[in-house]
Amino acid sequence: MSNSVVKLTGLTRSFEQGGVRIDVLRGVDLTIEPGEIVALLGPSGSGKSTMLQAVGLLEGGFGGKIEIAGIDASALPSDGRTEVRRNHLGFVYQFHHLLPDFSAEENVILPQLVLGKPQAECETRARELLTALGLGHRLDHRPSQLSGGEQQRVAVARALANSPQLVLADEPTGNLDEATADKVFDEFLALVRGQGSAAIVATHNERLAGRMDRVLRLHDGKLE
Ligand SMILES: Nc1ncnc2c1ncn2[C@@H]1O[C@H](COP(=O)(O)OP(=O)(O)OP(=O)(O)O)[C@@H](O)[C@H]1O
Repeated sequence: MSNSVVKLTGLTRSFEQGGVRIDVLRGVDLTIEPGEIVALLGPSGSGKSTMLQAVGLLEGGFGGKIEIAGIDASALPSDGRTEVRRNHLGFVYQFHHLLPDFSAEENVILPQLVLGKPQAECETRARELLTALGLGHRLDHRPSQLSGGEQQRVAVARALANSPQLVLADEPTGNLDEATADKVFDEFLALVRGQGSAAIVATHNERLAGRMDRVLRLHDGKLE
């Protein structure tokens, strides 16, 4: 058994649209080691989000093999995939997807409660992460009472709350102005590195990509 965090073998995905078949992923092979932070670049429509959905076990319809933390997830039924996702993965999207009726702190507590951690421990972890992201004074604010950069920081804290082995980020700062994006991205990288998680970050931004350990490029359905 390998101890890599991600191992993709011959990953394929096609879509039918109006009777026309598009082969988006045409045999992607990839291995990511623990703690490795990888940028995923490629033009619009090249399949970056599709690839993250595969690794995130969010959708079916993929060909090939998807191993996460040594587990052959492509062979698991839906509840087994959910368990792998909860135990090993954290997600950050371009738009924060925070729960609007919950405070910043509660949004970071919830994914920990799902894993059955004691409430007090969840609160301590949420405060520690939010404070590290400069939001110690915003714990009780709801998403609508936060700026775009603050919302995205809460989304980062939520993704890291359970110290996942792998963080999947799809344009995590794509919705922010350049200066804020740079700051939030630096904080994100520092936290991910600090806790030793691996990450795959899909982005159009070559400058951000240059700060990661390795750069992957999707082209014609394969990784260059
Ligand atoms: N559910 C779907 N049904 C049909 N086609 C789809 C579906 N999802 C994605 N596609 C197609 O697959 C291709 C890859 O989409 P994907 O969102 O993965 O690209 P991307 O590289 O993330 O693009 P962007 O940088 O613009 O976000 C696109 O041509 C898209 O139209």
